[in-house]
Amino acid sequence: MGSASANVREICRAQRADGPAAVLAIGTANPANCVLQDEFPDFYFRATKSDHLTGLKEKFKRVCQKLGVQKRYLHHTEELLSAHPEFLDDSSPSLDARLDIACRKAIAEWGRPAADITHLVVTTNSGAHIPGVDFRLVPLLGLRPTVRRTMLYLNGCFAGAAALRLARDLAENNRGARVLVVCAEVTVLLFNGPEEGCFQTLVNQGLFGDGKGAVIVGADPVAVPAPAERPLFEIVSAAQRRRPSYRSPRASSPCTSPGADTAATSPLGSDQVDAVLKLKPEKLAASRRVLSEYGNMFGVTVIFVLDELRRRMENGEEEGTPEWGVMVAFGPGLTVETMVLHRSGTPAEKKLAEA
Ligand SMILES: CC(C)(COP(=O)(O)OP(=O)(O)OC[C@H]1O[C@@H](n2cnc3c(N)ncnc32)[C@H](O)[C@@H]1OP(=O)(O)O)[C@@H](O)C(=O)NCCC(=O)NCCSC(=O)CC(=O)O
Repeated sequence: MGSASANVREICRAQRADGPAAVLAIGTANPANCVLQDEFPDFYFRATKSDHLTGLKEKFKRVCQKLGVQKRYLHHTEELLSAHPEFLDDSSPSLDARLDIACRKAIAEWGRPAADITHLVVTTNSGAHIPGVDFRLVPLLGLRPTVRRTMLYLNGCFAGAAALRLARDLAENNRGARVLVVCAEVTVLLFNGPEEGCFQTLVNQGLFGDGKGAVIVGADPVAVPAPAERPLFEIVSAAQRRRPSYRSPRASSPCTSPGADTAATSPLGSDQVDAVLKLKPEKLAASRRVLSEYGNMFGVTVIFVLDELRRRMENGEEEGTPEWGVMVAFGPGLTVETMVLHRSGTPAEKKLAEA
């Protein structure tokens, strides 16, 4: 009996990876329709036939200026909204997200066939379907029919961090696993007209943007067959905490952030993290840039921030990409996801590899 249980332990141990899970590739995508924040109030009040609410429109303009966003990408154009007035109706059915571009970019960067993906984790807040987006992605991307799928719906702004946490657990507990994490947001579901007394609607309309992000996570990167896998960020630890006593004074602030010591993508979140930790400006620079260029894309945002950090690393902007970082994502509940990341390929590691 003793030796049988020892065997089981050995079998289980052999199924686990040796090293930490790491982000091996990143892909991002946005719709073509770019909206400048300065022009958005006119579009929004015109498209929702609310131009008569002049006071509210002026207030919205002031709020838009304070959200830290300069532009965003939105699936819904004025033409689309006039052709489909049902989008302004809360009860209309949800839209399917177009995800393939971001996934294909991540898979191309990874350099291996899509059929080598063993697990698929998909998150979205843009509606729920049975079977889900994960099911449709399998033939769309050429994944194996045996790929093990997990769908995370309606996790709000912490969805991306939760998906990465899950991917890390999958990668470290299944030797050779390669997990494709896909986050997709299409915010047209949130699109509704302004109302006096409903401040949250103004924040939602001024803050959120559409985007898709994909990441491949795996442990024990391999060099053969070529191309060699290239870990970008090792996932050193991951945690989730529920804060039932928390009540946001104004709006719940999704903060997302990776790579640089700490970061956040909502203005309120960034500022609060800054105020408490008294960070140097470069620590939140990648997060603030993503917020400014794309708005808050719910769970997708963390993937864009990782991509921005990677871009800074590749451009030799060492200041904005320290060796260790913390990703923080706030979402409904209040729920806080945190992840400690280690940047791979630091100058010291490169020297060691070359020696
Ligand atoms: C809304 C803000 C930009 C306001 O900025 P400031 O506080 O610096 O500016 P301010 O005080 O001058 O406010 C600007 C105008 O908004 C009004 N205002 C502010 N808060 C208000 C409230 N709660 N109710 C009604 N009005 C309010 C002010 O009176 C002022 O109006 P006037 O100009 O007329 O005097 C900020 O609070 C902010 O960034 N909030 C974060 C929002 C956010 O990130 N939410 C995350 C949602 S994501 C999420 O929730 C998803 C998830 O969890 O999964």
